[in-house]
Amino acid sequence: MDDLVPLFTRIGLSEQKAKETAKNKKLAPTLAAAIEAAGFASGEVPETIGKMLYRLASTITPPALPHLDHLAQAVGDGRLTTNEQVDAAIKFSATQDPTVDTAAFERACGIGVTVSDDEVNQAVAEYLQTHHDRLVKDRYRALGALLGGLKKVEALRWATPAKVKAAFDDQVLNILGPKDERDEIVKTKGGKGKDKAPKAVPAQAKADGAATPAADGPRRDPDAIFFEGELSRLHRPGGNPQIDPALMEAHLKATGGQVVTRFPPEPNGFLHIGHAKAINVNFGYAKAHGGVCYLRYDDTNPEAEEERYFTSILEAVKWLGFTPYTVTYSSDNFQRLYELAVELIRRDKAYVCHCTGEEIKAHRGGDAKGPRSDCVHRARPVAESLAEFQKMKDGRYGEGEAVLRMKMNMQDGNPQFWDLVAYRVLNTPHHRTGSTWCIYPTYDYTHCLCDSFENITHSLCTTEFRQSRESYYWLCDALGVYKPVQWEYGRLNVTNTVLSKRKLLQLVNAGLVSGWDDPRLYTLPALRRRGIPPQAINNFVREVGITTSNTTIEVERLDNQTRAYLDEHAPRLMAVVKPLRITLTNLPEDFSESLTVPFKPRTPAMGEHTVPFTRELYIDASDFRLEDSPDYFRLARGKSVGLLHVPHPITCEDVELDAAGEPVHLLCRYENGPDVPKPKAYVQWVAHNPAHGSPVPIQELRVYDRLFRHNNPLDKSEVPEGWLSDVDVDSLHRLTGALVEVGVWDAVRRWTAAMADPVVERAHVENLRFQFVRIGYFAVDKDSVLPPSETVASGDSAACTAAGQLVFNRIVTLRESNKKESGTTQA
Ligand SMILES: Nc1ncnc2c1ncn2[C@@H]1O[C@H](COP(=O)(O)OP(=O)(O)OP(=O)(O)O)[C@@H](O)[C@H]1O
Ligand SMILES: NC(=O)CC[C@H](N)C(=O)O
Repeated sequence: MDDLVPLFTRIGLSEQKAKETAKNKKLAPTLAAAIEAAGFASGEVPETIGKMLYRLASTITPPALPHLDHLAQAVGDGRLTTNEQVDAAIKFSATQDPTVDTAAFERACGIGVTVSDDEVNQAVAEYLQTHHDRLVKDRYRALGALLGGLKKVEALRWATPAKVKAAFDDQVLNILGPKDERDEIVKTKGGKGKDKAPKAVPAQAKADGAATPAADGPRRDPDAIFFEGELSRLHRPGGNPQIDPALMEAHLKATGGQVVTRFPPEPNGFLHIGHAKAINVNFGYAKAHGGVCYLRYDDTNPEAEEERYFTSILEAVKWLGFTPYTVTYSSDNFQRLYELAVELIRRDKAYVCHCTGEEIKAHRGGDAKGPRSDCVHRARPVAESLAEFQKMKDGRYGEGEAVLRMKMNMQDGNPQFWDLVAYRVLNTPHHRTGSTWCIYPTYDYTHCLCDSFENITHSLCTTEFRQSRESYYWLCDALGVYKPVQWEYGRLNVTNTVLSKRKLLQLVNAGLVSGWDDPRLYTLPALRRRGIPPQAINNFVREVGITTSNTTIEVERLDNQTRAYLDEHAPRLMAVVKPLRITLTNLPEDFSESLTVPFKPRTPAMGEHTVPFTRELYIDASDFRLEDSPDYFRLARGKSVGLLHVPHPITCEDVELDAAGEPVHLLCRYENGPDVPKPKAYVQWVAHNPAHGSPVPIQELRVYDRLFRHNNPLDKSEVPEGWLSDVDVDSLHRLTGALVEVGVWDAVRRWTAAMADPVVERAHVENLRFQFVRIGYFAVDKDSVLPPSETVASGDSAACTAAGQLVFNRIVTLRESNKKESGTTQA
């Protein structure tokens, strides 16, 4: 039968499958006969015909065999085109005499029946309506069974299966939205995927999808997270169903098929580390897909908005390294939103309601309050609502006397989907529109419409908006405008802090922190001021991953990302926190040697600087002990230690004490003779010789512990006295008297030279970050005074020291320390 293989490959079977089929004693002759009867003994066979002939030959039953030729002809001339039709034809023929009643045959197989797209959509909609409860309850897990059931729908019997499937998928997406964590497949012990609700992710648990930390293992593509998990299953532009296909056409024309997202903060406070996630999600998803992201100020609440928040938000977004496609304001759309509200009333989908807030709540029903109930205003005539809305706009109602409500739903149990308020009266001037309006649109009314105006493809927000999906989609459809898809991800929190604006304000007002940018806080301005590099924040957010679980991540993970970044990028300098003077007695008074030291070992690109080595110098007091012990390898009377970058060690010969018995001056010998053993330890130091570059005094070294003592200050079981009681009032240590090597000015010079406008860029001193060797990572605080640009550029270190005043923030310790230990151990 091998000679049949070429015939079988011609109908589209693979070589392998054709060989297997040729060996099948029953199937091979039937298929060969069918191909011949269909008129394809030679020549090309169209793909669908090939498939149907195979279906026919492989499923035909003995009673229908006498009709094989006739059936094959019906396939060959394109009358039988689907599996459903071939199956029906076989079934019908099995009951017939050799002579066939053609009309009856065609009726039985749906030949000549066409089902339009509208009919398909309609039938699928009716089917899903009947199974709505099951679909909503079991969500994507129900799809297999529902799709199976769809086959039995008579109206769809002769429809093209691909069209039915497409309509089904679209409508399901419309009802359920994209998959989320409720649809996750949880692996069971046996390793087999099983559908079940996901377990809550415990606080501090490593979130799913966490990337390899930057510090260990090969680095992953930081954008990989946008193509994994649920994000990988989000629709492509054009794939989100609309009530009218023309809306999608217009949308695609406007966007060119690009992904469009938006980051929509309310300008009522400073952004925090959680927003860094939102920024990464929105800007990052768009960028990874070659799309664009808007920064949209969601400014519909004039009471809470202030200019400084607008400015700070844009700065923070840019600081994190993202560029908004355009900066927009919800308020840009106030007129358009108003006109659409009038249209909504005209469509009898909104009404003016005069109930009090209490009454509205009572009508909402729920739990103990009983079922929802309509208020008297719901049924008022359209004309009356139009007139009343006009009165609202004209300022003829006071606050609370009238609201516009959307006729959404008074049956459902979804607390975010009922007759939501669209407009309220507010006699507050708006930051941008002044007193033009005395009615303002609500979030529920504004957000989806602004998304629609901006042609957003993916409206990405946090999970507390999950239940708002229905109202979001309802409003777009009710007004017949383009409808984006909303998808939610989990909020990000970190341990040992609070993020809510209200709580931060309490801390500021109580004087427990110096302001919104106090470096102990986790607002973006605070993190920036502290010197945390934006790259470390982005790496942290991406390492944690983007899932739908709300996560509280150990703040140590941010510290680790900060260290990993600074280890690579921060120039290294020597500094001493508590200077202890040393005289190298065997060197001449005016001894000075210039040592050339790289800013980072084995990294020539970071440059080098000059370190003067002189007879007088300082080490850190913590590197000397009056009482020696065999396991102590730094300096003590009679002991030697190495000075970093200096060729030979020093040995302590004598110690001068102050009145309190504390060492104030060490007399040491520079061991530059032959055969001196290598020291067991090296310490940092700074030279002290006015003629050759004095060390630079640090006005203040600010060392921070965690502001909150407990991981979860808001958790009453951890902090029964309440979160405010958890504040460590002793978490800021201001150290004075520290010294840094004069090379700090070389670093400042390199930094300012790299700035487009050094004077302006002084504002960004937090970018001046250093590793103080053996102490920690430090950034210049904005309270510093930098010398004038010309002085810095002149290279005159003494003049710089005279003109500047340096204040440093400790960004992070060098290593992860035991949490219980005081964070000051390394500085
Ligand atoms: N902790 C968080 N983690 C992730 N995303 C967040 C977090 N907080 C806010 N967002 C998201 O950032 C976007 C803009 O936030 P907006 O300032 O309007 O939120 P918010 O909920 O008022 O924030 P908060 O009250 O915490 O300051 C929204 O999409 C919001 O969902
Ligand atoms: N959908 C959203 O992203 C919500 C943004 C809105 N500004 C809020 O947090 O209230």
